[in-house]
Amino acid sequence: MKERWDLNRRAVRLLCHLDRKYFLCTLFSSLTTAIAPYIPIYFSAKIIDALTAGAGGKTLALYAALTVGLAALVGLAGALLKMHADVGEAELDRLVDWKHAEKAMDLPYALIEDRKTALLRERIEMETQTGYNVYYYAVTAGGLVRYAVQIAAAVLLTFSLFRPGLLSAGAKLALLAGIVLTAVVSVLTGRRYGRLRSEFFAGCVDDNICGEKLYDYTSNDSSGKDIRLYGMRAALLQKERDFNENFCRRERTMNFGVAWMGLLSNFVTYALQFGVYLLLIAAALRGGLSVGSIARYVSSIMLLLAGVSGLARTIRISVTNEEYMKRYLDYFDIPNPMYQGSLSVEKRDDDRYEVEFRDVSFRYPNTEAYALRHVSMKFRIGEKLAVVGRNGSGKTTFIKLLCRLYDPTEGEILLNGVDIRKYDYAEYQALFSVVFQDFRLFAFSLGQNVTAGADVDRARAEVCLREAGLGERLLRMPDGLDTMLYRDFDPHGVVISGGEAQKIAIARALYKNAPFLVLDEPTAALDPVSEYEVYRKFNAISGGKTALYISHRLASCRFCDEILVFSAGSIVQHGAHEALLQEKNGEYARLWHAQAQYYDDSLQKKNPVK
Ligand SMILES: Nc1ncnc2c1ncn2[C@@H]1O[C@H](COP(=O)(O)OP(=O)(O)OP(=O)(O)O)[C@@H](O)[C@H]1O
Repeated sequence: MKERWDLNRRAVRLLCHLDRKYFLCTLFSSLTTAIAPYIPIYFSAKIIDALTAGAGGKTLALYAALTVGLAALVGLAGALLKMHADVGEAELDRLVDWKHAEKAMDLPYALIEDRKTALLRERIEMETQTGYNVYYYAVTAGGLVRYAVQIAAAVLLTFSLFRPGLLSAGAKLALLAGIVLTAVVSVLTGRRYGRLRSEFFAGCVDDNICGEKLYDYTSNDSSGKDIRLYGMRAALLQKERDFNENFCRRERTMNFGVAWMGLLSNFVTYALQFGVYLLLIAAALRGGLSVGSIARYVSSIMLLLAGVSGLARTIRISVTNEEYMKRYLDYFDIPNPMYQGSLSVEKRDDDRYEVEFRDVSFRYPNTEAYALRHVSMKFRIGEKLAVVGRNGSGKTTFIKLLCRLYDPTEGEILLNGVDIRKYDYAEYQALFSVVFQDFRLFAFSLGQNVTAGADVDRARAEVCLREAGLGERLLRMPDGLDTMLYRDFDPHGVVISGGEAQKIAIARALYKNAPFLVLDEPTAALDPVSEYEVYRKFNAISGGKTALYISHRLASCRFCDEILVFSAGSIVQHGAHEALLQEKNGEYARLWHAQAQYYDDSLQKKNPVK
């Protein structure tokens, strides 16, 4: 109970923190909705009774004016409040989306690909789209006020019916039983409804993620090429059909259940209405009721029943929303252990940092196989290091651990003799400029892509672009650094080639000007001249920085001081190019000769490629 109290208190506090005005507008708008129907009920009865009593035109006109005037006043206030509440709700929606985006970027990187986290996030998003949200607390509060007022007003208008002599004791009991029955049916149908929805979301969330991925495949331009050229249309449509079938089957089950619930509560409502009519007709036949009061009692009893049902339903839905809110807060409470360190990274003018991997092993989350095994090495500071090895040997994983996208499963990584987990995360990551193989540019301006932010130091951005080999292309950009890349946000954006994108990514790394420069296959998409230029300028580009360079083009490793050779997750050799070549049976010599023969005609003739 305490847990539920704490949860709800926190959610309401969160809502008030997000938008207090919305909360109040929703509350008072519900109040006007509750009051509005009683104005005509009350005054219509007065008018009918005045008419039957032969009252004068003045009295009747006064009643009519009061009916219309009060209804208009309450209606106008309600409309204004509702308008503010609707605007507030739309703004809250945006704010919640914004919070989701912020949270997604604050999650530990390892959790981005974690299935459990993805399912939790997807479920929250699905439920949010169907109406559950933090602002449901305001709707609930509004609902409680509305139905409480509705019930109170209906009780006031109905109370006189319980005067002695109007209804028999049995009739009074039957009326009370009807009210209790309405509440019970509403609670039961509401609970069933909540369970049906919960089962639906739990069963569909997985398919929904797959469906979204599939939609992305079918509509994005890079997969579009493969789909067309490899005739993958049928296979993708089949998958889409499978996901849709499951989704529709579950939706059908839920909707059938909901329809049955609706039918049951309608049946009970109509049966009760019929009972109310019978009771009142009996009372009227006994002669104790005026014509006006019959109309008033019928309407107010109906509103009383609707109020009881609405109150029970609101309480029930608020319980389902509470379950949603628990998931929501659980997601937003996921801690980021990466942020635990608080040590400041020593600022060194000479950029002389020392990194050591000490018996590091690593498994990706939720996998059995080790991607790295007992890796121990020290950087020779300020030097150029090449990392080579066959596909899947652990090179990129090594870099990801180095810049702390993941923490080692075993062993430790030290910066200047201190475990990197002890450092402030942002400060530690500021030490690295990395261009990953699967780097990503964004549909922002060229300048923003280079500076990775809103503030663009234009002169420095241009220097970095020229150093990365994009100088000539920059001159042809229609708006220079302000040219928008891609067409996602701007129909006039410039679509750049893969090699040009890689150069911009290199320029971004140079602009960051961090002490460690890490390039993972930096020239894979470059033409031979650009590739040559990157190698030629590599020393100048990296300056006094510690540079790590992953490449499958072994000729490019020659200019590095030290080469690390990875095989099956371990460093099997390290040393300078010439020394490594001397180890005839070593992995490096094997990789080198396998590649060299494609460039050497004499080797090709001796050992033709089959
Ligand atoms: N996100 C991940 N989740 C699970 N396993 C992964 C993940 N990324 C890589 N692996 C696995 O870790 C191993 C090492 O991958 P890594 O990307 O480090 O290799 P690599 O040497 O950089 O390969 P390549 O030369 O092809 O780029 C591979 O077996 C790969 O399947």
